[in-house]
Amino acid sequence: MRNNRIQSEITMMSIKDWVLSQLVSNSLASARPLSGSDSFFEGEQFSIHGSTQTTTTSPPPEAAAADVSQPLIPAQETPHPSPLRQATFESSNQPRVHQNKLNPLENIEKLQIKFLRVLHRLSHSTNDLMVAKVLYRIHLATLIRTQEPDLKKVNLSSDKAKSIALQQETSGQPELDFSFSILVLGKTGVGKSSTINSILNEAKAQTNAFRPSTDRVHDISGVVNGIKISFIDTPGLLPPSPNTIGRNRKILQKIKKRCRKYPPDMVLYFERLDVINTGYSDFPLLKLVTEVFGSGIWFNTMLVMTHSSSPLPEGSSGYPVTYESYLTQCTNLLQHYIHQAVSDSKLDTPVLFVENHPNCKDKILPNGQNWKSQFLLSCLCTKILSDVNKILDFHDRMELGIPGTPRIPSLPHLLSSFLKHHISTPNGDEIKNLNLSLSDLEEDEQEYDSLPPIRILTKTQFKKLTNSQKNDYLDELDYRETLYLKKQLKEELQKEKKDEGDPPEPVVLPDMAVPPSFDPSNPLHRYRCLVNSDRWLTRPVLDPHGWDHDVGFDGINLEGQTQVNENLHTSVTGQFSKDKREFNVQSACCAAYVDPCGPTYGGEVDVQSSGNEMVYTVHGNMKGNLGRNLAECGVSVMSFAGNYYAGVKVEDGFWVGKRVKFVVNGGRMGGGGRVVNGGSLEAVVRGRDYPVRNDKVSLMVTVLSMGKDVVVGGNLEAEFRVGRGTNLSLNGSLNNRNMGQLCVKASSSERLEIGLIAVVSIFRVVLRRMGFNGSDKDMSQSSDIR
Ligand SMILES: Nc1nc2c(ncn2[C@@H]2O[C@H](COP(=O)(O)OP(=O)(O)OP(=O)(O)O)[C@@H](O)[C@H]2O)c(=O)[nH]1
Ligand SMILES: [Mg+2]
Repeated sequence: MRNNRIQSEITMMSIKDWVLSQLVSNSLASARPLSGSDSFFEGEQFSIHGSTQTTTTSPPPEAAAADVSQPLIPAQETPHPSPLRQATFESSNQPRVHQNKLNPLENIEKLQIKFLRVLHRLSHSTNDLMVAKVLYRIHLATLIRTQEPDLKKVNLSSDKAKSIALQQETSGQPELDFSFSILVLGKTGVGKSSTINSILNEAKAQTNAFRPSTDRVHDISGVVNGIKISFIDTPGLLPPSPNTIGRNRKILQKIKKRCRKYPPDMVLYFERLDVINTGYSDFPLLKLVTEVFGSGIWFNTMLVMTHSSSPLPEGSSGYPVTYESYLTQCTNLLQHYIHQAVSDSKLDTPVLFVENHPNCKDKILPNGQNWKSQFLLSCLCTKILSDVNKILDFHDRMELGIPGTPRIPSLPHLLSSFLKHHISTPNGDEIKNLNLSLSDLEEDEQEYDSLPPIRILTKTQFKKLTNSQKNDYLDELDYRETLYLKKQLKEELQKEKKDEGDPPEPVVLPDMAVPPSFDPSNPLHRYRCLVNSDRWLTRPVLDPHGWDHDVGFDGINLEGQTQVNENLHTSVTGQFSKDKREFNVQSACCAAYVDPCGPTYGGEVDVQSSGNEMVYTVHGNMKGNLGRNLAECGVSVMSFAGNYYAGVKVEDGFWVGKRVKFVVNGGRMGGGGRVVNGGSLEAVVRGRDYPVRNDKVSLMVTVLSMGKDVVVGGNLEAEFRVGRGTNLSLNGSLNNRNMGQLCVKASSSERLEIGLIAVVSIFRVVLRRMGFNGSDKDMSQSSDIR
């Protein structure tokens, strides 16, 4: 499907967010809509915003962990596989961030300082990958919510926070006020209570090697490195069987009741690493937990594997397996069953490995990892991220998948994609776009034909040449290559003209990806797809992450086109996919009528699914030549969730000479009581040898205004050959909010120096990232060495 189409994730953003999202693709707020959208505790109907929060009576002292009944919306899966979950509970003995009237930036700065102080206490460096991710997300989240004048402050705040945290830790003032609460869940005897004792460094919870020991849901808290940790210890679930299901459900209902009153910050689901691999039979338990709490629980859960330094079992081949591969194997197995329980294969549950045996010295696992330190770090990061979300009031975004939340499309997005959207017309368009005519290429062809023959040197002959001779020789080859490519292009264009109307030759499509279940012993047995003169092309679509692997393919792709008559051309493209939960469709039907002595008219109907809603869009375009100008105008009407959004645009493109092209356009889009206006001016200068050599410089200025917000942005793109075999491409953008991006790409098959420059600049960027002083003016830098 075309890029410029409004994809199903119709972004629900304001103009400021839209501007940011142009720069930051991996944002906290861009988490995917939740598929496990059931509420953790169904039936809870509280407002999620601080202003309307309900405070319950003070908790009993032992339940200091939580005091606010908070709706438990499922947190998002983070874009990275890491334990950086956005927990959805609110802890009581934390200062209530919503009620704090401080500006969100000050709040976030305080939280960042707290985070850095706790890290310091746990002796974790800020260079740790998980920590860096949390800091990065704090930074991104802050940028997204920052008011313009505060932007500079945000960039400075990271270093400032580090020095304040260090100073506070040295002086011990003010006292650190940080705590979190954890719910433990799992079968009896897996080591829930033992883990609580290990973390709190004290035998506070009862354990038993022979009988179920915890018989009620109760709170156990303690202080570790000045952090108050409250656990909700729970009776273990019994091995699943028809006889135990009732009792297990009762235990879970009790836990649910307790959590309703005092919601924990995160959940830990326990398993034993030493027995998990011997045929996993606890899937019914995972299903039951999901049934009682809703699938949302898994978005807040970390898996804990106890007995992590027990002797490893033999691998299936009879040979011992390595520790790391055993961990991976068990993690994957459990993750697989959780996916099945939630019916979402994208969920990535973080895993913690634990060893509670008293002989486990210094809490070190066989792989050298200090499990307790890792455990505390993961909980810390989870808690901090959830607090950041609360301060920045991101709940509305996190709730996208929850039915009932009204979704409003982003008008700036709609307008900018509408301005870029063109209805394609058959034949000739490409040549017109290139502004090339066969006669232009004629000259070059003659020049090529009149060249004297050249003798191609062997490697040894070439080595014997002097440096300047070598250069001359390579320059000559390069010159001839360019002329040859132009000649080829001309031949292709001529062929295209001649073949117009002839049926296309059959082509074999590249091999398709096949489902993992399709594993023929004979490699010659493959799915093949042949395109012949048929007008319709249908191909199955494989979703490698799809969970329905017994079928494998869960979608179908359809393309078709018809030349109704000389002037009328229609085409249909679409992709449909379906699994047990959802049906997705993205399709476009286009028709273009070329009036032989006038303009070209185009119409398009797009149908797309977006979550449970459908998006219908109708486009109408008209374009025609006015002298040297190619003018176009268009209208668009979109219907989404009962609202209509309509837009109009005009565009004009014209050439100055053969190499300079200007395109100017403007449009307006309105709907849902909002209106956005925008336009752009683009100038493109092409190199002499375009398109066989890709040299070009383009400069574009865009303006978008919605209400009082006006964003003016500039974008410069340049691509040119610096010499033989060396290409440089520059891409920079900057807007009136002082946000921008610079991307430099150099590719060379010859020059080692360029490789060195790239290595040095990558090294500098890495160093700077490690120090975490990312500047929004230089958010990406890349180099590509061939
Ligand atoms: N070797 C080893 N033994 C462990 C580990 N974790 C727990 N145990 C032992 O396993 C037994 C059961 O542990 P508990 O902590 O009582 O298990 P539980 O999950 O709380 O059990 P219930 O309270 O019945 O739900 C105890 O004898 C622990 O010493 C571990 O990581 N390694
Ligand atoms: Mg116990």
